[in-house]
Amino acid sequence: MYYFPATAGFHSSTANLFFTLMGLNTRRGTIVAAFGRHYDIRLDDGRIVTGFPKGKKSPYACGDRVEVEPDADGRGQIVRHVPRTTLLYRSDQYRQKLIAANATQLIFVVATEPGFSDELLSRAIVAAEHEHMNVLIVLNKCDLSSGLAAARAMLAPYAALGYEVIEMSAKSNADALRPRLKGHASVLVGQSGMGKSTLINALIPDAMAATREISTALDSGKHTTTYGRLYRTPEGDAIIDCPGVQEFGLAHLSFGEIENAFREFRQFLDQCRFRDCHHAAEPGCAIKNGVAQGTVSARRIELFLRIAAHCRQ
Ligand SMILES: Nc1nc2c(ncn2[C@@H]2O[C@H](COP(=O)(O)OP(=O)(O)OP(=O)(O)O)[C@@H](O)[C@H]2O)c(=O)[nH]1
Ligand SMILES: [Zn+2]
Repeated sequence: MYYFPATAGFHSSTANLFFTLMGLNTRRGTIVAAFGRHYDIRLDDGRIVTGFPKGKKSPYACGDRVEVEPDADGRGQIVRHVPRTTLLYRSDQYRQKLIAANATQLIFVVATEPGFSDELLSRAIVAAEHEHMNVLIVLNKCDLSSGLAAARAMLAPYAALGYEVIEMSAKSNADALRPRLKGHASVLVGQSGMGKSTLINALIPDAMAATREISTALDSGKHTTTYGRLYRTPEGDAIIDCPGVQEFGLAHLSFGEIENAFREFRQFLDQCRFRDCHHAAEPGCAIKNGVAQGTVSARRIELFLRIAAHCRQ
């Protein structure tokens, strides 16, 4: 134990430097807001500090565990990255967009209106399956009955695959989701306008206050939804909200990884006539046979071929 007597004549900055050199200033925390070049980190003692990565890269996502050396002003350098258990991200051929780290569950939010893309849904599921994350689908705005039947029909193939679909109207009540958050670190993904912010506000009573706290720590005063944020439910479970997604590139996944992330394909993968079958026009394709027999959805193989067309080579 190192002890600095108050009379030692050290300036607090000198003491701080000493602590830093000894590694005693290092604190562990979780990234609760990712702003690109800097991050808000909730230290394990509850304080929020603004952390900066070393170098030019921005390699962290909401949910990441890091070690930081905070200074007296609540800022500090991130000095260590604790290994992640999962990383949900999207990518095109040029860059990656990190969505959430250490999440155990993807909650994909769609609504009865405006219309949603089932391709985006399948893409997000592929990314989550690849990370062995649980997947839940929320069908929001069920009070708007005009789009309900069409939305249910679009989700039917996913329900048939065992992905649970939870219907709700987040505007009036989001309690149906509450038990499903228990024991999970969840990440909410969806197109803009599906009601993710409404859902967060229903689940996290002080979400607005938490946002304000983060904004104050940042000194930005902004309350935008353009950044990822990690909240805690009253029960203590983590839930990460991220900006609405328009596209979900999977350029980081190989053909085989995408194949395996279509869970209904797995049972057929060693049954195609050709070992390197692309499930497109080849004869004797077990997955195409599955479509003919009604065990595989025609829409899902269509989406698969579209997604796999841009896979990692
Ligand atoms: N009728 C109805 N409207 C809802 C419901 N949930 C959200 N809305 C409305 O849908 C619109 C979009 O909701 P938001 O919560 O802002 O959606 P978001 O997904 O966070 O959108 P971004 O912030 O753009 O990412 C708002 O006008 C909400 O009031 C619901 O359960 N029923
Ligand atoms: Zn095949």
